Amino acid sequence: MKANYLREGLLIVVSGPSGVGKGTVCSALRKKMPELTYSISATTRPPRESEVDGVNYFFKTVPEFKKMIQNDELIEWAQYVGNYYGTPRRFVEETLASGQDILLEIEVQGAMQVREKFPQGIFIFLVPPSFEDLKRRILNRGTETETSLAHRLDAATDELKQIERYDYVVINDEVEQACERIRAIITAEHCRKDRLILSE
Ligand SMILES: Nc1nc2c(ncn2[C@@H]2O[C@H](COP(=O)(O)OP(=O)(O)O)[C@@H](O)[C@H]2O)c(=O)[nH]1
Ligand SMILES: Nc1ncnc2c1ncn2[C@@H]1O[C@H](COP(=O)(O)OP(=O)(O)O)[C@@H](O)[C@H]1O
Repeated sequence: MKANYLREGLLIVVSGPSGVGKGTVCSALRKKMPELTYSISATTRPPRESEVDGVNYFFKTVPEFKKMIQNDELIEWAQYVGNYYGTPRRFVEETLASGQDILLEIEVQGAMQVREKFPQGIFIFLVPPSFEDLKRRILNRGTETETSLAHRLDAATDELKQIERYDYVVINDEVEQACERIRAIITAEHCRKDRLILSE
């Protein structure tokens, strides 16, 4: 068990309320750390104007998504503001087995399901500097209707209560700094792994 764990890549989960900046921070992180593999989720949400199938998400119909659940093709899945979201299993398992690190950017219910299946994962909770900042960010992004904004803010109130279930909290005040903090966490976790290997 231990030997397998040491050979595997790190599973890194970045979670947090909608609009906190997960997408922004993770895409900045991917530029800084091109060695990090990114898990592309499946969703039944319709694509936004700039989104591309297979790049941002795998866009699915509800029956297609339900089939993926039935076939056990998802590590976790959740319903969020009326749509399904889930992490395809095979890509994550293959990436980890090849010794590469993988980053999952997912909401809180899904993150907790991953925690049960991958207790060795690193769970990072991204928080806004304040609730007002969160609201402003979602509004500025301009992608939500008034109802969807209200649902996202309601969900955020519950999600922010889950902080203690994570290994790390990163405040997203400035994108660059949040990114550096996550990079520091990943570096530290690699050093922890090296310690395990060398003390065997
Ligand atoms: N559980 C789960 N959540 C996901 C997955 N992919 C994305 N999400 C989350 O679903 C929520 C809604 O995503 P999206 O509709 O793209 O909106 P946005 O994150 O507010 O831009 C966000 O909190 C995402 O992090 C996934 O595979 N599983
Ligand atoms: N540190 C930050 N400071 C100010 N605005 C930010 C910051 N991080 C993200 N944003 C903005 O907040 C909005 C929501 O970010 P996004 O990455 O879409 O969030 P999420 O993926 O968590 O829903 C976007 O308009 C983004 O440009």
